[in-house]
Amino acid sequence: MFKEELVKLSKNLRSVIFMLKSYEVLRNPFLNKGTAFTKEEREELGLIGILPSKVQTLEEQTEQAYAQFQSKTSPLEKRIFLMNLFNENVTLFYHLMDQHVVEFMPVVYDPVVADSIEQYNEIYTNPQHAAFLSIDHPEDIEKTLKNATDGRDIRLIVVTDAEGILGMGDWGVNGVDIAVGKLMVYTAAAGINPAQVLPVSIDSGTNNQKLIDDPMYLGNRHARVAGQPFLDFIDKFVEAQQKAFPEALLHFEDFGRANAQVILDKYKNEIATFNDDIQGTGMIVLAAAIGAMKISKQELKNQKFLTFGAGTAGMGIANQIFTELVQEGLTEEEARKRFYLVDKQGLLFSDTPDLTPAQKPFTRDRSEFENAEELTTLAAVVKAVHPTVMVGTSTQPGTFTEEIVKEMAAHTERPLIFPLSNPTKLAEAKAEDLIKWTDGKALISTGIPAADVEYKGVTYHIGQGNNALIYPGLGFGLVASTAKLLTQETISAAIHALGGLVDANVDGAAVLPPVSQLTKFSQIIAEATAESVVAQGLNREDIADAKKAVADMKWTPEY
Ligand SMILES: NC(=O)c1ccc[n+]([C@@H]2O[C@H](COP(=O)([O-])OP(=O)(O)OC[C@H]3O[C@@H](n4cnc5c(N)ncnc54)[C@H](O)[C@@H]3O)[C@@H](O)[C@H]2O)c1
Ligand SMILES: O=C(O)C[C@H](O)C(=O)O
Ligand SMILES: [Mn+2]
Repeated sequence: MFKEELVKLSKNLRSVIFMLKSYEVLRNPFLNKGTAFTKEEREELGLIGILPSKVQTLEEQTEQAYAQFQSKTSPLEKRIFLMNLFNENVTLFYHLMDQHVVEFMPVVYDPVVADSIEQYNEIYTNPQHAAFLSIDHPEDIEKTLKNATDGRDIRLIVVTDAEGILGMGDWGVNGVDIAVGKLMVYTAAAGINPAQVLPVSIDSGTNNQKLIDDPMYLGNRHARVAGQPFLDFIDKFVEAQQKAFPEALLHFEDFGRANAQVILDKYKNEIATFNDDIQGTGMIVLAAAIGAMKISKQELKNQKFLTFGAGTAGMGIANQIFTELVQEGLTEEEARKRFYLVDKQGLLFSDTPDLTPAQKPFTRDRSEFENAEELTTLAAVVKAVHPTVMVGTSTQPGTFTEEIVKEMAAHTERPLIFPLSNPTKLAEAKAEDLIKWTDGKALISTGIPAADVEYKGVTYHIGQGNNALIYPGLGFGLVASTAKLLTQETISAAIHALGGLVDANVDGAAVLPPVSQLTKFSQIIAEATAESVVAQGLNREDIADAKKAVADMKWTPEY
């Protein structure tokens, strides 16, 4: 009797294990091929009879998925469809995205990711392999990183505490979607293996009362932990991350203004890391300005830069351009005098209250202006300064008004006007208005994708001044070259690989290459980055050929 029971039990156990194994494959999006599993694979994996009989090709699956995508009516429904596809079959997701990168970027990433973050609790789906770290449980950090990666060899992490999501402020645990979206762009643009990346949410609470009051909110329901206790937690996270994934690049995203630069300054000379809002944005805007100079045949060092919204991104941009001006031969004193920072207080002077550490080196002296006390609005400052470059990172929609833009354009032949605030609803201006108000003279770059503008018989192409046009190539180049650190030299190499990739002689030329070329120019950036790392001897592993290292690392979405 006992023997029979034992035989029956072991048979049941074997069939349970066998079934688990087969369902495990179907449920593992990194392994799943769905209806593309061949007859032999189905035999070997125990999938006979648990898939419809037809064996599809990846192309057939892709066509089918695209038709389903197109059948979704709202951008958010399209995004939910794509996220579910990602959770089911990663190869199919990226094969599809590769074929429609221009159409999919705004859905997977900015601006639709903003809607997804705002409605995260209502539409919560499987978290795309994200790791959720809670400031209330530092003892769980190591366990969380292990659980979320299940032994995968992680080479790239995007981490956010969601205190400064785009221009929308504090979104607590919902902000994990920005890390998910950024990583999807990394793979689509540069080809980082999706099995080698990890999105991380640091849930340190939220000051967003809407979320605290929402019974469906999924994060820590208390005020955001700030100051040293928060920074101590970041230290614990970085220590655990370095121990678990010593070869991983750490990309910080959408941290609050008070912490972003502090964290970057602490770690930039210790580990392979960068802050996308500070450095990534500084890089893409300088690349856009270089492209603009090529079109207008002007020199960067002769420009006057006005930053509207001198925060994380605004100061990242100012510092990157400042470094370039010094490299072009200006003294630091001469270079600093090219900048005018406008923030909530108006034009920032050395005695303006509540200056951030980053703003202080770029403040002006009241003695430079007869009407200094009147310079409390953007309009007044534009009138007094006559900037030739105006960058918007203010989160304040529509603030580049017709009056302000026309005043600027009256004093410079080809004004550079970059309304960079995201998402769409926060942009300082629309491209079509800027073209109209400057009679086609403005050289424009917008944070969100902008359609071509037809004006007086010319088609104006608008370069997207979004860090997604440079961080994938930069990050992939750092990972492929096993970089120990990111230096200014490498940052400059990446910028100059992208800057100037414009067709200056075409009427209406864009200041940056189009997103349709994203994979192509991301590879150029990655190669320049990797070559710079190796030239500085900052590679952990021996690399004989940097370009080959990039090519060998590139993942392609094929079964
Ligand atoms: N295009 C890109 O690649 C890119 C990259 C990073 C950030 N951004 C966008 O830039 C914006 C700012 O992002 P951040 O991370 O720098 O945020 P931040 O909070 O660090 O900076 C915003 C700054 O704008 C200032 N500001 C707010 N209201 C203002 C007003 N009425 N007048 C003048 N200044 C005002 C704030 O005081 C702050 O200094 C966001 O919309 C973000 O999406 C775009
Ligand atoms: O996320 C983006 O679209 C760009 C940038 O990182 C931002 O915070 O706006
Ligand atoms: Mn950001």
